[in-house]
Amino acid sequence: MEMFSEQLEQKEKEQSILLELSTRIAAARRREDLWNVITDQLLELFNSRYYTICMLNEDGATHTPFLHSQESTISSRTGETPIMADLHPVEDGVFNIVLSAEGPVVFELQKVMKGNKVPPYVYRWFNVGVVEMLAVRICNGNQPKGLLYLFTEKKNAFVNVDDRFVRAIADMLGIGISNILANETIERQLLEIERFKQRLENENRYLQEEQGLQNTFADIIGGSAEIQERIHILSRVAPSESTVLLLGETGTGKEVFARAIHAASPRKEHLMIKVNCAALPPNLIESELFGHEKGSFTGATQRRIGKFELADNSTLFLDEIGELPLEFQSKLLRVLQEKEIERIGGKSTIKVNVRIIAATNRNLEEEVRAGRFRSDLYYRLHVFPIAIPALRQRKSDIPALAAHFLQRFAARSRKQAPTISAKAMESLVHYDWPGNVRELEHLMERTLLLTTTPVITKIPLPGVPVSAAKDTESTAVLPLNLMEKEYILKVLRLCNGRIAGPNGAAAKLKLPSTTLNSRMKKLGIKKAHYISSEEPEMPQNDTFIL
Ligand SMILES: Nc1ncnc2c1ncn2[C@@H]1O[C@H](COP(=O)(O)OP(=O)(O)OP(=O)(O)O)[C@@H](O)[C@H]1O
Repeated sequence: MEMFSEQLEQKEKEQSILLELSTRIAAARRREDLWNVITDQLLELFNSRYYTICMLNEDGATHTPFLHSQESTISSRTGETPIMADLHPVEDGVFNIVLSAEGPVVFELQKVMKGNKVPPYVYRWFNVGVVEMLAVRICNGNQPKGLLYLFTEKKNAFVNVDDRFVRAIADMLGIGISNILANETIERQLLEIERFKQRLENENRYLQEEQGLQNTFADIIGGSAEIQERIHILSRVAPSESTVLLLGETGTGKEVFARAIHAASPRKEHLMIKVNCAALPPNLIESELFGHEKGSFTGATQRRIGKFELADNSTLFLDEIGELPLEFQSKLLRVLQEKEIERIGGKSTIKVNVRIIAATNRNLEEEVRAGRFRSDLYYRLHVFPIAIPALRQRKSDIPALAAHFLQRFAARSRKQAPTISAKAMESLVHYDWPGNVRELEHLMERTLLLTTTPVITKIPLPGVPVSAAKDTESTAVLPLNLMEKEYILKVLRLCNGRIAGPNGAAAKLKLPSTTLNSRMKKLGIKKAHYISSEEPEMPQNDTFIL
């Protein structure tokens, strides 16, 4: 009778412990929560000093410690820690035995040490004074997932341990551990979402900047016949699906035209995507254009959507296409032909509907001849080539462009835009503009910063015969040949570019036209320097030069 009531008391005690443990284990969200439960209650409950929980790895052949006693609390006689964070084989003569046993298994370490297969961790626990070890499998559902090991420095410490009680606790641990693992996965995913959010914000910023850059044919400044004719023909090509190849020196406005073509196309609701082929390191071009899957190469920590995919149903502007490395040109050609891409490391192809506008300041025909550009890609892009003339070939656009930029920059700093004196404007018109409209744009920005008066009388043109720009009182001295060049140019412009004949420059200068011609050659004066409507110096064959 007394024994029965003792048993009952023991049962009730166990049940209340189980209840308390199950509440604490169920509430554990992180490893440290579980660690606290085990260290506060479990060790004492089973007369143990240390513990380890080892979980099976996905490969099913190895196991790894998941949680264990704090290493600093383990008094090691050898200086070695028994906890090893690395992989251990399942078939180590201990783990596999316990994993297939339903109940707990108690090992005397002395005996295990005498066996022919001693797992290194048993050896190490033995070395810190552990005498016995109890191990029980931890299941999730009915699936064995790992083991709980309890270690003691006393003999027969586990004699009175009730198998069912240990199993019940191991089952609870199974639930607690799967909660913790799920929570860790969620935390990892939240971190990943945070990183994605960051990337999306960056991309969004890029897209907003791009949106700010949208412009139409109406925004293109230029009343010259050269620009008006190009606007006319490109606005007819824009609604089609045709590939357009924009040719022209740097800064002539190729991108401005590309954006206007896109804005006049049925794809205008989507953003035009731009890729500057010259700005990309050769090893990143493929990933930038076609994207990559996570882990497809070192550093590919996230999946990346390429510019081709971003430009689906829109326009892809391939700027500086002449700079594309030869090795990559064939890949681009294949994509243009097949209209499908494959992300690096991807297993399937993705159909894309992209209209291509390409631009280059190189002479692509020459590049093809020199073997630097594939002829098949050249012909693929050469569907509708059009040359944007250099600024010196349409000097009549300079006043309007200069005023436009002054107004834009003045508005930005909430200033009244100054005007440009006739003399200063003359200096602008005379200048050669190797950097074209971009150079004019930057010069106007600089000039505005230096200007405090409502009229600009001086413009800081770079290293140029500044005769027209400088004050009449200026004492600056020009080399004679430059002075001569400027003067001849002035007369040529006065004569509308005519050299010979009664109204030609030679007659005005009282020189035979042959002499004037040879002087001009010597001074490097070209027709483009004094005639504003000169044809562009671009590949002329079948380019649509108007
Ligand atoms: N006709 C124009 N009207 C107004 N702004 C222009 C015009 N042409 C060019 N610009 C401006 O000049 C600058 C250079 O133009 P853009 O970038 O289009 O030249 P690009 O030919 O594409 O140059 P690159 O070959 O160096 O890429 C830009 O800031 C652009 O806004």
